[in-house]
Amino acid sequence: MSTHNTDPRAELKRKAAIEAADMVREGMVVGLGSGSTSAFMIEELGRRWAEGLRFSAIPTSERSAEQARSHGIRLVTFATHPQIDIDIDGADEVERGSLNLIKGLGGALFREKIVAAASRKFVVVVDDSKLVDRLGARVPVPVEVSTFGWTSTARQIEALGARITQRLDRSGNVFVTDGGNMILDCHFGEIADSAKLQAQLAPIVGVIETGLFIGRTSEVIVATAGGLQRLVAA
Ligand SMILES: O=C[C@H](O)[C@H](O)[C@H](O)COP(=O)(O)O
Repeated sequence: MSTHNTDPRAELKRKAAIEAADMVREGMVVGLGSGSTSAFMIEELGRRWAEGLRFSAIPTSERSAEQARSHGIRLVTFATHPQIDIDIDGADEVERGSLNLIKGLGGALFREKIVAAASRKFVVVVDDSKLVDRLGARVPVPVEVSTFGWTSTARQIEALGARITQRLDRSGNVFVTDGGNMILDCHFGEIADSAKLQAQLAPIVGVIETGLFIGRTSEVIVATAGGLQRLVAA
């Protein structure tokens, strides 16, 4: 099924995603991101797979795995492929200059960060609405936490200045990640020092991973109404 549509934002995401998919070469190990932009990228890689391009892929979510499988793309694991050549993923916010990110509004941040950390090149694909001067301007920081003792974990995050909402799914039930954990959406407002915040959140017992991706981005492909831009970290 084609995901082409007439939504102008979706069309921008699709263009950026296709540009990123073009970076995949024969024989590469590829990290497959999650979310609507990554879905366009996987669709494009599926098209290229059908044309004969052969690569191995590690998906960052069950949903991306399912989509890749539906195209026949070869999925592998870290056990046999510990080093990823290129990881292509979306983001919820990209900070101009630093290219630090907030990710995880779709709930896949933990696996996404593991895959990004194991990749030689981490390419982020967004439309220009995701670019911000300071992270936290528009979206909360998703933090994946253990369900056991989560209220205690939440209190410690609140002490860092966050207003917390527990992530729910579309049916109003507690959202459960692919890893069986839950997500706290932590509203900090504009974050002056995202590296410091990451360093404060990471050691809190019960925090599994945060959606702050600091110093990991190799390149961002941004789709604008005027065309594609490529940003590299300053
Ligand atoms: O958990 C979800 C991921 O971090 C997504 O990559 C992120 O939310 C961006 O999603 P989308 O491409 O749908 O805007």
